[in-house]
Amino acid sequence: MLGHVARLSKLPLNYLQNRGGIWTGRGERNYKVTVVGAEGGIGQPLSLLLKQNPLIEQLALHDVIEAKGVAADLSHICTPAEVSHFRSEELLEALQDAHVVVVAAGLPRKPGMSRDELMAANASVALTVACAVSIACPEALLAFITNPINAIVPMAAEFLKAKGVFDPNRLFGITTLDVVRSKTFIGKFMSIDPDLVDIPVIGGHAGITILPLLSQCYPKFPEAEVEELQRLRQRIQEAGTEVVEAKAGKGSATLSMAYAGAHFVNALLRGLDDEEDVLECAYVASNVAELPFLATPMLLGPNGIKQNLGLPSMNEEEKAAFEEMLPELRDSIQLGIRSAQTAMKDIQQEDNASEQIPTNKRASQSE
Ligand SMILES: NC(=O)c1ccc[n+]([C@@H]2O[C@H](COP(=O)([O-])OP(=O)(O)OC[C@H]3O[C@@H](n4cnc5c(N)ncnc54)[C@H](O)[C@@H]3O)[C@@H](O)[C@H]2O)c1
Ligand SMILES: O=C(O)C[C@H](O)C(=O)O
Repeated sequence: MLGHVARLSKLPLNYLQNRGGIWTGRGERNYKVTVVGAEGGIGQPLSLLLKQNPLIEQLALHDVIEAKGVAADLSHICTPAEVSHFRSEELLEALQDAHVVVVAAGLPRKPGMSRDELMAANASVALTVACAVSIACPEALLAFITNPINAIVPMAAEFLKAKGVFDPNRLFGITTLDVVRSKTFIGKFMSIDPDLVDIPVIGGHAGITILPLLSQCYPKFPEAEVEELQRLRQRIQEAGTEVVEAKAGKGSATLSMAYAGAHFVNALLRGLDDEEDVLECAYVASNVAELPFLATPMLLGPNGIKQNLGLPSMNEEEKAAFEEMLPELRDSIQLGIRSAQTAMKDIQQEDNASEQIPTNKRASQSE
Protein backbone atom coordinates (compact mmCIF):
# COMPACT_ATOMS: atom_id res chain seq x y z
CA MET A 1 0.00 0.00 0.00
CA LEU A 2 2.75 2.42 0.92
CA GLY A 3 4.26 1.85 -2.49
CA HIS A 4 1.23 3.59 -3.98
CA VAL A 5 1.57 6.49 -1.53
CA ALA A 6 5.19 6.85 -2.52
CA ARG A 7 4.30 6.87 -6.18
CA LEU A 8 1.47 9.36 -5.65
CA SER A 9 3.70 11.66 -3.66
CA LYS A 10 5.89 12.01 -6.73
CA LEU A 11 3.01 13.63 -8.65
CA PRO A 12 3.65 17.30 -9.47
CA LEU A 13 2.06 19.84 -7.12
CA ASN A 14 -0.34 21.17 -9.75
CA TYR A 15 -1.46 17.66 -10.69
CA LEU A 16 -4.93 18.02 -9.18
CA GLN A 17 -5.57 21.10 -11.27
CA ASN A 18 -4.85 19.05 -14.37
CA ARG A 19 -7.08 16.15 -13.45
CA GLY A 20 -9.41 14.93 -16.07
CA GLY A 21 -12.81 15.83 -14.54
CA ILE A 22 -15.08 16.79 -17.39
CA TRP A 23 -15.48 20.54 -17.00
CA THR A 24 -12.36 22.52 -16.31
CA GLY A 25 -12.82 25.37 -18.77
CA ARG A 26 -12.80 28.98 -17.61
CA GLY A 27 -16.08 29.66 -19.33
CA GLU A 28 -15.07 33.01 -20.80
CA ARG A 29 -16.37 32.40 -24.30
CA ASN A 30 -19.64 31.11 -25.63
CA TYR A 31 -19.57 28.48 -28.28
CA LYS A 32 -21.99 26.65 -30.52
CA VAL A 33 -21.64 22.87 -30.60
CA THR A 34 -23.63 20.72 -33.02
CA VAL A 35 -24.24 17.06 -32.22
CA VAL A 36 -25.03 14.99 -35.33
CA GLY A 37 -26.76 11.72 -34.42
CA ALA A 38 -28.17 13.37 -31.29
CA GLU A 39 -31.08 10.94 -30.97
CA GLY A 40 -28.84 7.87 -30.70
CA GLY A 41 -27.40 5.74 -27.94
CA ILE A 42 -24.35 8.01 -27.67
CA GLY A 43 -26.00 11.19 -28.96
CA GLN A 44 -28.51 11.50 -26.10
CA PRO A 45 -26.18 11.12 -23.08
CA LEU A 46 -23.51 13.14 -24.91
CA SER A 47 -26.01 15.96 -25.38
CA LEU A 48 -26.98 15.69 -21.70
CA LEU A 49 -23.35 16.13 -20.66
CA LEU A 50 -22.77 18.97 -23.13
CA LYS A 51 -25.88 20.77 -21.85
CA GLN A 52 -23.96 21.11 -18.58
CA ASN A 53 -20.85 22.60 -20.16
CA PRO A 54 -20.52 26.28 -19.21
CA LEU A 55 -18.49 26.99 -22.37
CA ILE A 56 -21.46 26.15 -24.58
CA GLU A 57 -24.00 28.83 -25.42
CA GLN A 58 -25.84 26.96 -28.17
CA LEU A 59 -26.29 23.21 -28.39
CA ALA A 60 -27.75 22.17 -31.74
CA LEU A 61 -29.12 18.64 -32.08
CA HIS A 62 -29.45 16.96 -35.46
CA ASP A 63 -30.56 13.47 -36.39
CA VAL A 64 -32.39 11.74 -39.21
CA ILE A 65 -34.91 10.80 -36.51
CA GLU A 66 -36.86 13.74 -35.09
CA ALA A 67 -34.91 15.06 -32.06
CA LYS A 68 -37.71 17.36 -30.90
CA GLY A 69 -38.50 15.37 -27.76
CA VAL A 70 -34.88 15.04 -26.67
CA ALA A 71 -34.39 18.77 -27.25
CA ALA A 72 -37.52 19.68 -25.24
CA ASP A 73 -36.39 17.38 -22.43
CA LEU A 74 -32.83 18.79 -22.30
CA SER A 75 -34.06 22.37 -22.55
CA HIS A 76 -35.65 22.07 -19.07
CA ILE A 77 -32.24 21.59 -17.42
CA CYS A 78 -31.25 24.77 -15.57
CA THR A 79 -27.99 25.51 -17.36
CA PRO A 80 -27.42 28.42 -19.77
CA ALA A 81 -26.86 26.43 -23.01
CA GLU A 82 -29.77 26.99 -25.42
CA VAL A 83 -30.90 23.75 -27.05
CA SER A 84 -32.21 23.67 -30.61
CA HIS A 85 -33.16 20.73 -32.79
CA PHE A 86 -33.06 20.19 -36.53
CA ARG A 87 -34.82 17.71 -38.76
CA SER A 88 -33.02 15.37 -41.14
CA GLU A 89 -33.12 17.80 -44.05
CA GLU A 90 -31.97 20.71 -41.88
CA LEU A 91 -28.34 19.62 -41.44
CA LEU A 92 -26.91 22.82 -42.91
CA GLU A 93 -29.00 24.94 -40.55
CA ALA A 94 -27.86 22.79 -37.62
CA LEU A 95 -24.25 23.38 -38.60
CA GLN A 96 -24.51 27.09 -39.33
CA ASP A 97 -21.99 29.03 -37.15
CA ALA A 98 -20.93 25.90 -35.24
CA HIS A 99 -17.52 26.07 -33.58
CA VAL A 100 -17.42 22.34 -32.92
CA VAL A 101 -19.27 19.56 -34.74
CA VAL A 102 -19.31 16.18 -33.05
CA VAL A 103 -20.58 13.26 -35.10
CA ALA A 104 -22.16 10.31 -33.29
CA ALA A 105 -24.30 9.28 -36.28
CA GLY A 106 -24.10 5.82 -37.79
CA LEU A 107 -24.57 2.15 -37.05
CA PRO A 108 -22.88 0.45 -34.10
CA ARG A 109 -21.33 -3.03 -34.25
CA LYS A 110 -23.09 -6.28 -33.48
CA PRO A 111 -21.24 -9.27 -31.96
CA GLY A 112 -18.86 -10.87 -34.46
CA MET A 113 -18.43 -7.74 -36.59
CA SER A 114 -15.21 -5.81 -37.09
CA ARG A 115 -15.34 -2.01 -37.02
CA ASP A 116 -14.24 -1.86 -40.67
CA GLU A 117 -17.39 -3.80 -41.59
CA LEU A 118 -19.37 -0.72 -40.53
CA MET A 119 -17.84 1.22 -43.40
CA ALA A 120 -20.51 0.01 -45.83
CA ALA A 121 -23.23 1.62 -43.71
CA ASN A 122 -21.39 4.55 -42.16
CA ALA A 123 -19.27 5.95 -45.00
CA SER A 124 -22.20 7.77 -46.57
CA VAL A 125 -23.31 9.16 -43.19
CA ALA A 126 -19.85 10.58 -42.53
CA LEU A 127 -19.50 11.92 -46.09
CA THR A 128 -22.85 13.66 -45.78
CA VAL A 129 -21.69 15.42 -42.64
CA ALA A 130 -18.27 16.29 -44.09
CA CYS A 131 -19.94 17.72 -47.14
CA ALA A 132 -22.40 19.79 -45.11
CA VAL A 133 -19.58 21.05 -42.88
CA SER A 134 -17.60 22.11 -45.98
CA ILE A 135 -20.58 24.28 -46.93
CA ALA A 136 -21.99 25.51 -43.63
CA CYS A 137 -19.02 25.80 -41.28
CA PRO A 138 -15.71 24.91 -42.96
CA GLU A 139 -13.76 26.44 -40.08
CA ALA A 140 -15.45 24.38 -37.39
CA LEU A 141 -13.55 21.69 -35.53
CA LEU A 142 -14.99 18.41 -36.83
CA ALA A 143 -14.74 15.43 -34.49
CA PHE A 144 -15.93 11.96 -35.50
CA ILE A 145 -17.11 9.28 -33.10
CA THR A 146 -18.60 7.24 -35.98
CA ASN A 147 -16.82 3.94 -36.65
CA PRO A 148 -14.63 2.76 -38.22
CA ILE A 149 -12.65 5.78 -37.01
CA ASN A 150 -9.46 4.46 -38.68
CA ALA A 151 -11.09 4.76 -42.13
CA ILE A 152 -13.75 7.45 -41.57
CA VAL A 153 -11.25 10.21 -40.73
CA PRO A 154 -9.01 9.63 -43.80
CA MET A 155 -12.17 9.45 -45.93
CA ALA A 156 -13.45 12.77 -44.57
CA ALA A 157 -10.00 14.34 -45.06
CA GLU A 158 -9.86 13.20 -48.68
CA PHE A 159 -13.32 14.56 -49.30
CA LEU A 160 -12.61 17.91 -47.63
CA LYS A 161 -9.37 18.15 -49.64
CA ALA A 162 -11.36 17.74 -52.85
CA LYS A 163 -13.68 20.50 -51.64
CA GLY A 164 -10.65 22.73 -51.01
CA VAL A 165 -11.43 23.20 -47.31
CA PHE A 166 -9.27 20.59 -45.60
CA ASP A 167 -7.37 21.86 -42.57
CA PRO A 168 -5.49 18.99 -40.87
CA ASN A 169 -5.62 20.85 -37.55
CA ARG A 170 -9.42 20.83 -37.49
CA LEU A 171 -10.32 17.20 -38.17
CA PHE A 172 -10.33 14.59 -35.37
CA GLY A 173 -11.19 10.96 -34.77
CA ILE A 174 -12.17 10.70 -31.12
CA THR A 175 -10.05 8.03 -29.40
CA THR A 176 -10.62 9.37 -25.88
CA LEU A 177 -12.54 6.25 -24.88
CA ASP A 178 -9.30 4.26 -25.23
CA VAL A 179 -7.63 6.67 -22.80
CA VAL A 180 -10.62 6.57 -20.44
CA ARG A 181 -10.56 2.76 -20.42
CA SER A 182 -6.79 2.68 -19.94
CA LYS A 183 -7.08 5.00 -16.95
CA THR A 184 -9.89 2.88 -15.50
CA PHE A 185 -8.24 -0.53 -15.90
CA ILE A 186 -4.81 0.73 -14.79
CA GLY A 187 -6.34 2.55 -11.82
CA LYS A 188 -7.94 -0.72 -10.76
CA PHE A 189 -4.69 -2.61 -11.33
CA MET A 190 -2.76 -0.10 -9.18
CA SER A 191 -5.63 0.33 -6.67
CA ILE A 192 -5.65 4.10 -7.14
CA ASP A 193 -8.17 6.70 -8.30
CA PRO A 194 -8.29 6.07 -12.08
CA ASP A 195 -8.38 9.79 -12.75
CA LEU A 196 -4.84 10.08 -11.35
CA VAL A 197 -3.57 7.84 -14.14
CA ASP A 198 -1.98 9.56 -17.10
CA ILE A 199 -1.20 7.47 -20.18
CA PRO A 200 -0.73 8.13 -23.89
CA VAL A 201 -2.69 5.86 -26.23
CA ILE A 202 -1.44 5.99 -29.81
CA GLY A 203 -2.17 4.34 -33.17
CA GLY A 204 -5.82 4.11 -34.12
CA HIS A 205 -9.14 2.89 -32.74
CA ALA A 206 -9.55 -0.83 -33.47
CA GLY A 207 -7.98 -3.92 -31.88
CA ILE A 208 -4.18 -3.97 -32.08
CA THR A 209 -4.10 -0.47 -33.59
CA ILE A 210 -5.06 0.79 -30.09
CA LEU A 211 -1.67 1.02 -28.41
CA PRO A 212 -1.63 2.18 -24.78
CA LEU A 213 1.99 2.95 -23.89
CA LEU A 214 2.14 1.31 -20.49
CA SER A 215 5.85 2.14 -20.24
CA GLN A 216 4.92 5.85 -20.29
CA CYS A 217 2.18 5.54 -17.68
CA TYR A 218 2.16 7.91 -14.72
CA PRO A 219 2.30 6.77 -11.94
CA LYS A 220 4.86 4.21 -13.10
CA PHE A 221 3.86 0.57 -12.97
CA PRO A 222 5.02 -1.45 -10.00
CA GLU A 223 7.30 -4.32 -10.99
CA ALA A 224 4.66 -6.21 -12.93
CA GLU A 225 5.15 -9.40 -14.81
CA VAL A 226 5.44 -8.78 -18.55
CA GLU A 227 2.51 -11.14 -19.09
CA GLU A 228 0.35 -9.13 -16.71
CA LEU A 229 1.05 -5.95 -18.67
CA GLN A 230 0.28 -7.72 -21.93
CA ARG A 231 -3.03 -8.90 -20.50
CA LEU A 232 -3.83 -5.35 -19.45
CA ARG A 233 -2.99 -4.04 -22.93
CA GLN A 234 -5.12 -6.71 -24.59
CA ARG A 235 -8.08 -5.85 -22.36
CA ILE A 236 -7.79 -2.17 -23.39
CA GLN A 237 -7.56 -3.17 -27.07
CA GLU A 238 -10.59 -5.46 -26.85
CA ALA A 239 -12.68 -3.35 -24.45
CA GLY A 240 -15.07 -2.24 -27.21
CA THR A 241 -15.75 -5.86 -28.10
CA GLU A 242 -16.25 -6.64 -24.38
CA VAL A 243 -19.15 -4.13 -24.37
CA VAL A 244 -20.52 -5.26 -27.75
CA GLU A 245 -20.68 -8.84 -26.47
CA ALA A 246 -22.18 -7.83 -23.11
CA LYS A 247 -24.91 -5.89 -24.94
CA ALA A 248 -25.53 -9.01 -27.04
CA GLY A 249 -26.79 -7.39 -30.24
CA LYS A 250 -28.16 -4.20 -28.65
CA GLY A 251 -25.27 -2.01 -29.78
CA SER A 252 -21.89 -0.96 -28.48
CA ALA A 253 -20.52 1.39 -25.83
CA THR A 254 -22.77 4.44 -25.46
CA LEU A 255 -22.51 5.83 -21.92
CA SER A 256 -18.72 5.57 -21.55
CA MET A 257 -18.41 6.97 -25.08
CA ALA A 258 -20.68 9.87 -24.19
CA TYR A 259 -18.42 10.59 -21.19
CA ALA A 260 -15.32 10.36 -23.40
CA GLY A 261 -16.90 12.45 -26.17
CA ALA A 262 -17.99 15.15 -23.73
CA HIS A 263 -14.48 15.24 -22.28
CA PHE A 264 -12.95 15.61 -25.74
CA VAL A 265 -15.40 18.29 -26.87
CA ASN A 266 -14.64 20.20 -23.67
CA ALA A 267 -10.92 19.94 -24.48
CA LEU A 268 -11.56 21.33 -27.98
CA LEU A 269 -13.52 24.23 -26.44
CA ARG A 270 -10.81 24.90 -23.86
CA GLY A 271 -8.35 25.01 -26.75
CA LEU A 272 -10.57 27.44 -28.66
CA ASP A 273 -10.69 29.47 -25.46
CA ASP A 274 -6.87 29.63 -25.60
CA GLU A 275 -6.44 27.79 -22.32
CA GLU A 276 -2.87 26.60 -21.88
CA ASP A 277 -1.67 23.01 -21.92
CA VAL A 278 -4.83 21.34 -23.20
CA LEU A 279 -3.36 17.93 -23.95
CA GLU A 280 -5.32 15.08 -25.54
CA CYS A 281 -4.72 12.02 -27.70
CA ALA A 282 -6.73 11.85 -30.94
CA TYR A 283 -6.56 10.25 -34.38
CA VAL A 284 -5.56 12.95 -36.85
CA ALA A 285 -3.77 13.67 -40.13
CA SER A 286 -0.15 13.43 -39.20
CA ASN A 287 3.43 13.36 -40.43
CA VAL A 288 5.05 12.11 -37.25
CA ALA A 289 5.43 8.55 -38.59
CA GLU A 290 5.18 6.76 -41.93
CA LEU A 291 1.36 6.68 -41.99
CA PRO A 292 -0.63 9.80 -42.90
CA PHE A 293 -3.09 9.35 -40.00
CA LEU A 294 -2.20 8.40 -36.47
CA ALA A 295 -3.40 8.92 -32.91
CA THR A 296 -0.77 10.68 -30.80
CA PRO A 297 -0.80 13.17 -27.93
CA MET A 298 -1.28 16.78 -29.01
CA LEU A 299 -1.83 20.25 -27.62
CA LEU A 300 -5.10 21.92 -28.59
CA GLY A 301 -5.50 25.63 -29.21
CA PRO A 302 -7.62 28.32 -30.84
CA ASN A 303 -7.22 26.70 -34.29
CA GLY A 304 -7.62 23.08 -33.31
CA ILE A 305 -4.30 21.24 -33.08
CA LYS A 306 -1.69 23.65 -31.72
CA GLN A 307 1.13 21.12 -31.70
CA ASN A 308 1.24 17.43 -32.48
CA LEU A 309 3.56 16.05 -29.81
CA GLY A 310 4.48 13.09 -32.00
CA LEU A 311 5.39 9.59 -30.95
CA PRO A 312 6.11 9.27 -27.24
CA SER A 313 9.07 7.14 -26.11
CA MET A 314 8.40 3.41 -26.34
CA ASN A 315 10.17 0.39 -24.92
CA GLU A 316 11.37 -2.33 -27.29
CA GLU A 317 8.22 -4.39 -26.86
CA GLU A 318 5.97 -1.39 -27.61
CA LYS A 319 8.09 -0.48 -30.65
CA ALA A 320 7.47 -4.02 -31.96
CA ALA A 321 3.72 -3.75 -31.23
CA PHE A 322 3.67 -0.39 -33.05
CA GLU A 323 5.36 -1.89 -36.12
CA GLU A 324 3.00 -4.87 -35.99
CA MET A 325 -0.16 -2.76 -36.17
CA LEU A 326 0.97 -0.49 -39.02
CA PRO A 327 -0.23 -2.77 -41.88
CA GLU A 328 -3.76 -3.00 -40.40
CA LEU A 329 -3.92 0.74 -39.89
CA ARG A 330 -2.54 1.35 -43.39
CA ASP A 331 -5.29 -0.89 -44.88
CA SER A 332 -8.01 1.04 -43.03
CA ILE A 333 -6.56 4.38 -44.15
CA GLN A 334 -6.52 3.15 -47.74
CA LEU A 335 -10.10 1.90 -47.37
CA GLY A 336 -11.10 5.41 -46.27
CA ILE A 337 -9.27 7.17 -49.08
CA ARG A 338 -10.66 4.75 -51.69
CA SER A 339 -14.19 5.22 -50.34
CA ALA A 340 -13.92 8.99 -50.69
CA GLN A 341 -12.56 8.69 -54.22
CA THR A 342 -15.30 6.26 -55.25
CA ALA A 343 -17.98 8.48 -53.72
CA MET A 344 -16.63 11.54 -55.51
CA LYS A 345 -16.52 9.64 -58.81
CA ASP A 346 -20.12 8.50 -58.31
CA ILE A 347 -21.23 12.04 -57.53
CA GLN A 348 -19.42 13.31 -60.62
CA GLN A 349 -21.04 10.65 -62.80
CA GLU A 350 -24.48 11.53 -61.47
CA ASP A 351 -23.81 15.20 -62.15
CA ASN A 352 -22.66 14.39 -65.71
CA ALA A 353 -25.70 12.18 -66.30
CA SER A 354 -28.09 14.85 -65.11
CA GLU A 355 -26.37 17.41 -67.34
CA GLN A 356 -26.99 15.16 -70.35
CA ILE A 357 -30.75 15.04 -69.70
CA PRO A 358 -32.47 17.64 -71.90
CA THR A 359 -33.52 20.69 -69.86
CA ASN A 360 -37.28 20.09 -70.28
CA LYS A 361 -36.95 16.48 -68.96
CA ARG A 362 -34.77 17.63 -66.03
CA ALA A 363 -37.46 20.11 -65.07
CA SER A 364 -40.19 17.45 -65.22
CA GLN A 365 -37.99 15.00 -63.23
CA SER A 366 -37.52 17.47 -60.41
CA GLU A 367 -41.22 18.24 -60.19
N1 LIG B 1 -15.05 6.36 -31.41
C1 LIG B 1 -15.42 5.53 -30.46
O1 LIG B 1 -14.67 5.27 -29.52
C2 LIG B 1 -16.80 4.93 -30.48
C3 LIG B 1 -17.31 4.37 -29.31
C4 LIG B 1 -18.62 3.84 -29.35
C5 LIG B 1 -19.36 3.87 -30.53
N2 LIG B 1 -18.80 4.43 -31.64
C6 LIG B 1 -19.57 4.53 -32.89
O2 LIG B 1 -20.52 5.58 -32.77
C7 LIG B 1 -21.59 5.37 -33.72
C8 LIG B 1 -22.94 5.59 -33.06
O3 LIG B 1 -23.17 4.62 -32.09
P1 LIG B 1 -24.56 4.58 -31.26
O4 LIG B 1 -24.45 3.46 -30.32
O5 LIG B 1 -24.90 5.93 -30.76
O6 LIG B 1 -25.58 4.19 -32.44
P2 LIG B 1 -27.18 4.44 -32.49
O7 LIG B 1 -27.69 3.60 -33.58
O8 LIG B 1 -27.75 4.28 -31.13
O9 LIG B 1 -27.30 5.98 -32.85
C9 LIG B 1 -26.91 6.47 -34.09
C10 LIG B 1 -27.79 7.66 -34.41
O10 LIG B 1 -27.33 8.20 -35.66
C11 LIG B 1 -28.49 8.61 -36.36
N3 LIG B 1 -28.15 8.75 -37.78
C12 LIG B 1 -27.96 7.78 -38.70
N4 LIG B 1 -27.65 8.33 -39.89
C13 LIG B 1 -27.64 9.67 -39.71
C14 LIG B 1 -27.39 10.77 -40.56
N5 LIG B 1 -27.10 10.61 -41.85
N6 LIG B 1 -27.48 12.01 -40.04
C15 LIG B 1 -27.83 12.20 -38.75
N7 LIG B 1 -28.06 11.19 -37.89
C16 LIG B 1 -27.97 9.94 -38.37
C17 LIG B 1 -29.52 7.53 -36.08
O11 LIG B 1 -30.83 7.98 -36.37
C18 LIG B 1 -29.28 7.30 -34.61
O12 LIG B 1 -30.08 8.14 -33.81
C19 LIG B 1 -21.37 3.94 -34.24
O13 LIG B 1 -20.77 4.00 -35.52
C20 LIG B 1 -20.41 3.33 -33.23
O14 LIG B 1 -19.63 2.30 -33.80
C21 LIG B 1 -17.55 4.95 -31.64
O1 LIG C 1 -16.45 -1.41 -30.16
C1 LIG C 1 -17.19 -0.71 -30.84
O2 LIG C 1 -17.68 -1.10 -31.90
C2 LIG C 1 -17.56 0.66 -30.37
C3 LIG C 1 -16.38 1.49 -30.00
O3 LIG C 1 -15.44 1.59 -31.03
C4 LIG C 1 -15.72 1.05 -28.73
O4 LIG C 1 -14.50 0.98 -28.66
O5 LIG C 1 -16.46 0.82 -27.75
